[in-house]
Amino acid sequence: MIRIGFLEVGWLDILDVGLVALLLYQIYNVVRGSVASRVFAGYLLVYLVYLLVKALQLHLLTTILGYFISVGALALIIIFQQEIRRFLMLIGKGTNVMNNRYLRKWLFRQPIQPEPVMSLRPVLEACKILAAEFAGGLIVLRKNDDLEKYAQSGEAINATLSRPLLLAIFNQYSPLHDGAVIISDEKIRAARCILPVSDDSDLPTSLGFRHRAAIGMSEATDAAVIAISEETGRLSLAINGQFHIGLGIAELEERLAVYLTEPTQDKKE
Ligand SMILES: Nc1ncnc2c1ncn2[C@@H]1O[C@H](COP(=O)(O)OP(=O)(O)OP(=O)(O)O)[C@@H](O)[C@H]1O
Repeated sequence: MIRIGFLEVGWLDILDVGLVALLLYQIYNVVRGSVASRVFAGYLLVYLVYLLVKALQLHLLTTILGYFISVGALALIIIFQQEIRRFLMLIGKGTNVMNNRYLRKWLFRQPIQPEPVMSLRPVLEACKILAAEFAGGLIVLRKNDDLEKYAQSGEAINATLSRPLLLAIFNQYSPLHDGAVIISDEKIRAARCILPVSDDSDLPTSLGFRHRAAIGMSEATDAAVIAISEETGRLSLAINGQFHIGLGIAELEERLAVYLTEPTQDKKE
């Protein structure tokens, strides 16, 4: 127990204040830069005024602000839908036990299998050709998270992964070239898939929907997503919400090989 003037501060109080500070910091990180951050600041200000008038025992104003705050809490949930979803997804992703193979082994008594190393050769060769031809493409490489929901938004393929098949899919005359291809366990699971688009307002406005979809998918799952720009022929890679633009084939290969074989980690905001 520590005494500061008339205040008695216990270890639990310090823990409590620390946790609230951490929570506020995480909320700030999620809403930073968005219009919602201004709404949040406004709401916080009204709440502080409410606490002040309550302490000063201004009953009428306290009652009015009290109503405003309780209705405002509901309004905040509606206004912050996207941010709350992102925040919960962040927590859900970080605590997904199924992503941890050591925990899986301990829980289900399974022997630790070496992480499957997908042969990246067909993907890299196809990317190289698509980039050189300014053909455009969006390729999702599954790591641990289940991508079934996204695969079902497109056409099921379930064929062995190969460079000619990838090139055929992304050929501009192919009916499957729009949308994303999902690759899992050396198989092309589906093509023409619709991916979630990132609503991160910090992204450069020059990035179109293909690139935003790559980032959005990497925010929602632990998949690695390659975007090949039709406009510039640039290769980009999205991993855990981080976007690497304009990679060469060697760097793309290295980043993919490292990421797909390392154990899943929490996403960095
Ligand atoms: N949410 C999405 N899911 C899957 N594919 C998408 C999605 N949004 C866009 N695409 C694909 O990206 C293509 C190009 O979209 P857009 O021109 O907006 O992207 P871009 O980022 O500017 O890419 P590019 O540099 O290739 O033009 C679309 O025709 C579509 O095939």
